[in-house]
Amino acid sequence: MHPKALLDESAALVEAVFRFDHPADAVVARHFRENRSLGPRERATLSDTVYAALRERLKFEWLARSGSGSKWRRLAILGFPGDRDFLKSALSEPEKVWLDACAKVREDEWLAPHRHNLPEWLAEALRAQVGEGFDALAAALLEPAPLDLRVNLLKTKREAALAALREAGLKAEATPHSPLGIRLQGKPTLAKVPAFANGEVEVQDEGSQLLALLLDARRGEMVVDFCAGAGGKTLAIGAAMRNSGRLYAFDTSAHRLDGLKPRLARSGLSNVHPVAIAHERDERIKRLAGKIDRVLVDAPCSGLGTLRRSPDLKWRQTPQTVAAQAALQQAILTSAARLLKPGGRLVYATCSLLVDENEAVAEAFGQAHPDFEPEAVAGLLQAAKVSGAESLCAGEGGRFLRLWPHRHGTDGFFAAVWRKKA
Ligand SMILES: C[S@@+](CC[C@H](N)C(=O)[O-])C[C@H]1O[C@@H](n2cnc3c(N)ncnc32)[C@H](O)[C@@H]1O
Repeated sequence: MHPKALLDESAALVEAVFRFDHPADAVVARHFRENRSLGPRERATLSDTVYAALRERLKFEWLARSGSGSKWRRLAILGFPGDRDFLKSALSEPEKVWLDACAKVREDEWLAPHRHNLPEWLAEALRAQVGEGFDALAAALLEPAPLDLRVNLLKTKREAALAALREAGLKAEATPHSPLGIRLQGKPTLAKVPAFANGEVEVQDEGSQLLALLLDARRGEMVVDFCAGAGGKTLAIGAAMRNSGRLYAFDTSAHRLDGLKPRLARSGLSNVHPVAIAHERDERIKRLAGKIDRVLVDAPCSGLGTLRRSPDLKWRQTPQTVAAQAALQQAILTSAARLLKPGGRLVYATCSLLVDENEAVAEAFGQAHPDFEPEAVAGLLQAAKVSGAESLCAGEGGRFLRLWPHRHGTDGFFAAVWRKKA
């Protein structure tokens, strides 16, 4: 595609995404579906431009106060990746002059919001938690996430999977904490890589792998993944159960559960039972009350721990949406807890960084449920052979899992664990 046409299309896509009425990945995917002739390089340019504009919105908007053309075009120019000569061949003379002037703005001229690119309410909430670590956290949230894989122990071992991936020409290393994790360099397309196509490895962030390890589901047990979505954690739990017992994958979104099907087929699992529920108090859940060994509540949340992948969330969430999520999290956790049999394990997890969705929900649940005994996450991770377990935890005695992108290189995750008293 001619550079001018590609820049025009990038500007139109930036405008569509900045309406914030749908998730950015859905808007971009729809654009690609409606424009099937776009090649892989053009798709990469369009999506890199949009994601750069979302990540560095405050800085780009500040720069875009000067210049000419529509605001969306200016944001697209600032976010356009790759070769500057290619970009410049799409620009007018005044635009070239403006772009050069933008490149000359010195670091010390930026105000704090232009560096951290977070809405003020969120910056404040994070500063209150990490103090001096705030700049490092903000910088980490602006980086793209690495591509992590989980080894499917039903089919292979980590060393063999590493060898198979390297054989396929990929740069692969073991992840530092999860005993099942592999980190790839770059963003290779996996569809044709044999180890992926035949289910030996599955895409899953290292932090997300740790949540499944915390549940520690065993052979022959009855287990519920209460908010299973497209089953990232379901697959890990099913493999830990060695494809035995019964694993219910609940979710209120039948559409998301549909995404689990092709992954299940690759994984070789046959112990998973996806169930679309109407809400957390669904009749079908009541029938299982008191019968389940382990329940994972990977609750719907603001997703603010995943800003490396979904930077639009920082502009789509507000203190009001967070408060609504926290109320729903409490309701789901309370309902899910009814499933457990005496001695059973309950894991509550989010991919949020905010206390309101994490410690506050866990503490309120604990106070209202004296029949649930808190279990320290640090000891459970050690038992699951997770390296550096204590460094991944917070709270007294390593009570909570607290993963941070700037400290652990994972998405932001939280988890709390309880044992239902006998
Ligand atoms: C964080 S996502 C789950 C991600 C998934 N566990 C994974 O590893 O890929 C939260 C999920 O909760 C689901 N959800 C929302 N409200 C729910 C409810 N009341 N009961 C059960 N699931 C719910 C959403 O549809 C969403 O798929």
